[in-house]
Amino acid sequence: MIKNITVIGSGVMGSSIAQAFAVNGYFVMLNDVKEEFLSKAKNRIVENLSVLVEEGVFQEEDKEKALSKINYSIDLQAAVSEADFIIEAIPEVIELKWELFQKLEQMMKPEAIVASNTSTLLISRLMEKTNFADRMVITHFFNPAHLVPLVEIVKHDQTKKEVVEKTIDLIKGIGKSPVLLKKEMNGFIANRLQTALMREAFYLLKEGVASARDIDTAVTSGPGFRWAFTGPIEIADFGGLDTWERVFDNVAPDLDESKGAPEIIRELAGQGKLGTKTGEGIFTYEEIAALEKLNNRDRRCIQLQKVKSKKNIDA
Ligand SMILES: NC(=O)c1ccc[n+]([C@@H]2O[C@H](COP(=O)([O-])OP(=O)(O)OC[C@H]3O[C@@H](n4cnc5c(N)ncnc54)[C@H](O)[C@@H]3O)[C@@H](O)[C@H]2O)c1
Repeated sequence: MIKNITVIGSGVMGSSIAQAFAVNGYFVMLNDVKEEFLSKAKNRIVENLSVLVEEGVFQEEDKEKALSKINYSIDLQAAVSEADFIIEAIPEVIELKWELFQKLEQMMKPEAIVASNTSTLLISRLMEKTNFADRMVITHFFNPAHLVPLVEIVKHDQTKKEVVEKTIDLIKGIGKSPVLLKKEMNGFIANRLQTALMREAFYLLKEGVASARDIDTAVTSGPGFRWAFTGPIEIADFGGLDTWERVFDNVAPDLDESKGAPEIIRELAGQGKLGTKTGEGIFTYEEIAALEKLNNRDRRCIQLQKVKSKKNIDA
């Protein structure tokens, strides 16, 4: 039975994943390499929970209860020794992940399940330097992980069936929507779809077809408005397959086919303009406005979640 969760890496994803488990009653150990990163994570979790209280999802006492479930440690051995399920959310650098897995192999309980939150690395590659592929999975949460329901699950050829089943049950148990990939695929499902759309969005921006704001509105007020309830495959059925046959034949030959990051992203990233975290990216953000924007994004996700669960539309 899975009771103790350890999350390694307390950044954007790790802190949010830790919170998602804690609000569902799990004991969580959050680990990072420096105390200051852990206190930053704690502040982020308090802020996230406060928004949930403001939105009426939780009472103040639920917030305190969730906070009391999370322990913080920079001692990896202490953080993983009792863990039933370990999720790593350290940076997307294969050498760092390999080094961590080699340490875990020596430190964790023999029956502990290990999950990676990698967004782009193949599980076969992750397991090249260690011998616990039989109890390894990828659980790819989406940002903000405490709010977005999707968790993509990828198994290794050697992952035991019961490990996959336990992982799916665990993820469902914290109110998430797991999707199991039938085979390894770079970018999994959701990031492939998202990247395909973003490639085209940045192409339209480069071509001067519309402003950045208008391109975003064309998504949030158009297809994105219904995507929370109807996926692209069913949308083809709804629109009529004869219509979509023509749309594909007419539009697909003109779509962007570039194989790397859009120039503007590379250029701005090279200048240290990374978006909300530095105050400037494609758009500019005042410090307060960036925090407020993040909280607003969370509030809207909470409201959408309320609509989705009330109507049981996905059932
Ligand atoms: N940010 C996203 O939107 C997103 C979404 C889905 C998946 N992911 C994936 O999740 C993982 C984490 O991404 P993030 O955005 O949270 O990164 P982040 O940079 O915000 O956080 C990473 C944290 O890991 C810590 N860390 C580094 N090495 C460590 C070690 N050896 N032991 C313990 N802690 C260590 C860092 O100090 C940092 O606090 C990556 O694999 C990323 O690809 C990110």
